[in-house]
Order: sequence, then structure tokens, then C-alpha cells
Amino acid sequence: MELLKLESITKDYGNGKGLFDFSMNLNKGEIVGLIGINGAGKTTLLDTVSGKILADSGEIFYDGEKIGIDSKCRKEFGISVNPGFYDYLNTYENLKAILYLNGISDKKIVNEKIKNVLKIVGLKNVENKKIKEFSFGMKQRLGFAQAILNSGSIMLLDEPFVGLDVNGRNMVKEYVKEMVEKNQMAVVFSDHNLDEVKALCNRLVVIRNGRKIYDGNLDIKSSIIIKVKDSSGIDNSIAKKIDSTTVEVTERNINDKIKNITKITEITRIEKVMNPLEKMLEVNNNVENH
Ligand SMILES: Nc1ncnc2c1ncn2[C@@H]1O[C@H](COP(=O)(O)OP(=O)(O)OP(=O)(O)O)[C@@H](O)[C@H]1O
Repeated sequence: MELLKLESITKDYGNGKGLFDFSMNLNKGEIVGLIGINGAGKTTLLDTVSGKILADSGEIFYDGEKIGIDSKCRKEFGISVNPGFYDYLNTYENLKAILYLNGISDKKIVNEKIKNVLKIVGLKNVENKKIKEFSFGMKQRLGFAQAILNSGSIMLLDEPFVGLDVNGRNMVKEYVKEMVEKNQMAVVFSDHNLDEVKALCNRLVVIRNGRKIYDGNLDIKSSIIIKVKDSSGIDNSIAKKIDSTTVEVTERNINDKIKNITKITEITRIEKVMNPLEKMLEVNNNVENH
């Protein structure tokens, strides 16, 4: 069932950067990995959904209803998009502030919720420590704590693994999986690391230069386009026929397939077609031209 729908969202920073005509949906029980290199537009997208940034145009629907920037339903979203902390307050007080902002002030409930979350994220022993004394990794854990503290149906996580050690990363993964299984939550998390994403999500959205370039499952294969003299004798078990002189084969067992094709007809040219993920990974060490 569709929980969230983004329709042609555009946020133009005026320098050619931002988010452009971005549409996607999010269903209950889905964990979507949002992949893109530095500057691709991941944070802009998540900030637009969370309401932190106001889009120039486009629509956002939650549970079938159009939502405005100050919509109350956003309280249903657990958000760790660029989490902000009060540096001079301690762990407990920071989380208490989040609950207060969300209208939860009953002392017993506040205490129970915070204790529970601190146990999950492994910050139980530092509940009285001030944030200004926190390491980056501890801040990341607290950011995740904020996201799960009052989350309802949707969780938006902006690079939740950055700065976390193996235990921290596993904690996030296990919690997200459990919540999705138990409560049919929907989660979007961003990252640059495809391996990290693969291990957790069941759908992938790739963003580049503020535009969506892929939305689908993880099983994307590269393929090879082969130009041949005559494709008529080649059957589908060897290669997929595109037209009278073009066939396509997936990269797996490519050498065997090429041998079979040459038995039937002459090959004139071979082109590798990269899938969007490969294209993205090819420039993984670069940033989008800032
Ligand atoms: N307020 C702003 N004014 C102008 N340009 C901006 C602004 N905020 C972001 N940008 C630019 O928009 C692009 C997208 O930025 P965004 O932070 O959404 O990318 P990102 O994919 O989250 O990157 P990273 O992985 O580095 O966090 C970048 O080129 C960035 O420099």
C-alpha cells in the first residue's frame, strides 16, 4: 500500500543545483536505499519530504492526502536528516526536547521512551553527558535515536551509517529491519556505499544531478549490445534479438555466448551498456560539479 508519493518535486537553488522533477512513491514495508554521490541531491530530497526545505513546485501526498509544508502528519515521520542537537544539554534532555516538541510531556511516558531508545542505540551509559563532549559517532547514534524516538509510519535516514563502527551499523540495520517487519513501516535511507545499501534495502533509487536515474530492484545486470551481420538465426537462449543486426546479451557467460553467435553469423561490433548503478559507481570518487 502506498504511503508516500512525491510528484515532480523541484527545488532549484538557482545555481543549476538542487532537485528536478523528482517523482517517487514509497510503500508500506519498503526499505528504499537512496544512492548518489556527494552533491547528487539526497539531502535536498529528504529535507523536502521532512518539511525542512520548501520545494519550488511539485506535490507530496501522504496516505493519499496532499500535505503542506507545516502538515501535522510529518510528526509521523521519524527523521534523522541533518539532526540538530542542543550542545549544552545532555543526551536525556535532548531527547526529552524532541518529545516535548511532538506534544509528549507525560513524565512517565517520556522516561520510558527515552530509556528504551537509549538502550537500542547503545547510549545508556552517557545519558547525562553533554552533547558538546560527544564524538562524531556518538552524535550519529543520537541522531538515529531522535529518528526512532517518535517515529510512526515513515523513517527518513540521511546517511545513517556515516561515522558508525560495525556495531553501530549493525544496530541500525537490525532495528530498521525489525521495525519494518513488525510495524510495516516504510524507510528511506541515503548512502554512497552500495554494499551497505544492498544489505538493508529491498529497492534502490539512484539520484544524480538532482534527477532520478534509477528506481527498481537490486538485481541490475549490465548487458552487451552486439552488432551482427544477420541476427535471424540466433535464438533467444543465446541472445535477445533487438533488430535484424542487433542482439543483446547479459554479461554473464559472455564468452560462451559470443562463441555461439560467431558460429551462426559474423560479429561486426560489441558495445558495453552500463547500467545506471555502474555509471554512478564509475564516478564514485567524484562529487557532482558543485
Ligand atoms: N542552500 C543551497 N544553495 C545552493 N546550493 C545548494 C544549497 N544546498 C545544497 N546545494 C547544492 O545542491 C546540490 C545537492 O546538495 P545535497 O546536499 O542535496 O547533496 P547530497 O547528495 O546530500 O550530498 P552529500 O552526499 O555530499 O551529502 C549540491 O551541489 C549542493 O552544493
